[in-house]
Amino acid sequence: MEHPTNILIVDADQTLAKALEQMLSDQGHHVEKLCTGKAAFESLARKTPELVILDLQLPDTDGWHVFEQVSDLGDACPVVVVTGRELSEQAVTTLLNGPGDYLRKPISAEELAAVVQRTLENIRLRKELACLRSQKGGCYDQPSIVACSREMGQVLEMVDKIASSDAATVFIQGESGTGKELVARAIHYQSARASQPFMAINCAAVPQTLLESELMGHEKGAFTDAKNVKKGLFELADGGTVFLDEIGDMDPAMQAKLLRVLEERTFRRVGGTRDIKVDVRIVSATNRDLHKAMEDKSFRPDLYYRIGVIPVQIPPLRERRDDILPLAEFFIRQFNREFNKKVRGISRMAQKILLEYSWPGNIRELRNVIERSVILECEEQLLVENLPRELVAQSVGDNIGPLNFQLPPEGVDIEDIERELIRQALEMAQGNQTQAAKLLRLGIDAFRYRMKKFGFM
Ligand SMILES: Nc1ncnc2c1ncn2[C@@H]1O[C@H](COP(=O)(O)OP(=O)(O)OP(=O)(O)O)[C@@H](O)[C@H]1O
Repeated sequence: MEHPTNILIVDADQTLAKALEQMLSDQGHHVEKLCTGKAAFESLARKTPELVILDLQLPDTDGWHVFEQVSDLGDACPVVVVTGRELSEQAVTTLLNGPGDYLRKPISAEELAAVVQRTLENIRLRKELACLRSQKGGCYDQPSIVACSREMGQVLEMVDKIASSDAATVFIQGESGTGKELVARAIHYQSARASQPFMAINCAAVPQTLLESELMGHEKGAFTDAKNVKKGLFELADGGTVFLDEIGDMDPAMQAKLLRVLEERTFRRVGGTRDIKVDVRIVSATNRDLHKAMEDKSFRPDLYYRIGVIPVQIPPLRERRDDILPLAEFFIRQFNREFNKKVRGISRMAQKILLEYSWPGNIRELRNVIERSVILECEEQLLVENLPRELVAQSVGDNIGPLNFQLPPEGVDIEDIERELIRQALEMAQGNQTQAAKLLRLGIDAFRYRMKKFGFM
């Protein structure tokens, strides 16, 4: 289930309502069950549910009054109406024109649950559509692709040019988690193809034996499991964009077939005899070095030259440090909204650690770190102790490591270094001695002993 839905059941028939409540709660939804119009009005005044199941025969109120109040919420709250009464044609039309449904009693809890399921699926699709529309309408400019560094600015300029050119193929290269799929989507949604589908597939995640049928579809009976004709992504995305992620992992036989699609814009479904022509832009991406793959003969040079006509290189996060804090703030805002938190910023020391860390997993890793910190740990501000230990350890390690510390010719007093480390650890841990001791891999007693020795307590 994508996310639990808040459902309000208003029904005087307790047997039906109870059975339905049980079923929906078992599916993980939040259900409130009421049996009078008065209780329904009070509940609606407090909060807006995402779905209402309403019996029109209520003991104290005409159910239509409740219906009218809920319909004022429009598409935001569909109503599934249940009634034992014969309704006028006009009433039925009103019900069917709304975002909900209408059912005549007697009806079993199972039948009702099936209708609720369908309505929930409608809600989900509507939300998805609204989200896609908002993405198309500009969510892919600054607010969604954070790009404050010069390097990402150049990538976005490239995206603009490619989007307006309708070049047939685009090749995006970058380490894992650098935002290749996000850039591919931006190209699609800024292009004239935006109203047509964007279809993505990870070529490494699909067994190679199935990849051909995923991309090109299959005819009925093409293989044992092919019980029906199936369209592949190229057909489904006709007029739009197909994003082939991890193309470097595609096996040679499939590479040859893809080459034909790129050259002739036609293909055959698996088991088919008819050429199918499509108009799709193919954006491919990989985090592998395709030059090396060509040298060891695992990637076809002719395919490489076809897909690589317009290359876009996305630099790793460690090479565009100006993006780190804006991205972290962006994710804090995103997770504040998602988890109803109120984190307002990042402490100075935590910023320093985020800036110094090498981010081998790039933006995906940064996103995960912020998500974890926002959910699990931080209150008002994201502090050093909210960050995973390995991040903090690497930052401290880098500062005192052999690369950054050079013994001066006149030598040093080792106790001065020790004192400085104790001071920095305390600062970084914002005075928390247990955390500070951990940063220096010391037990708390050994740490306190040194604090005393160097006059910190
Ligand atoms: N510039 C950015 N601004 C905002 N979010 C970003 C940015 N770049 C990447 N992200 C987010 O980081 C995550 C990883 O991005 P994405 O999946 O596009 O990376 P990828 O390079 O395609 O990864 P992989 O190689 O593993 O498929 C996603 O949640 C994406 O939304």
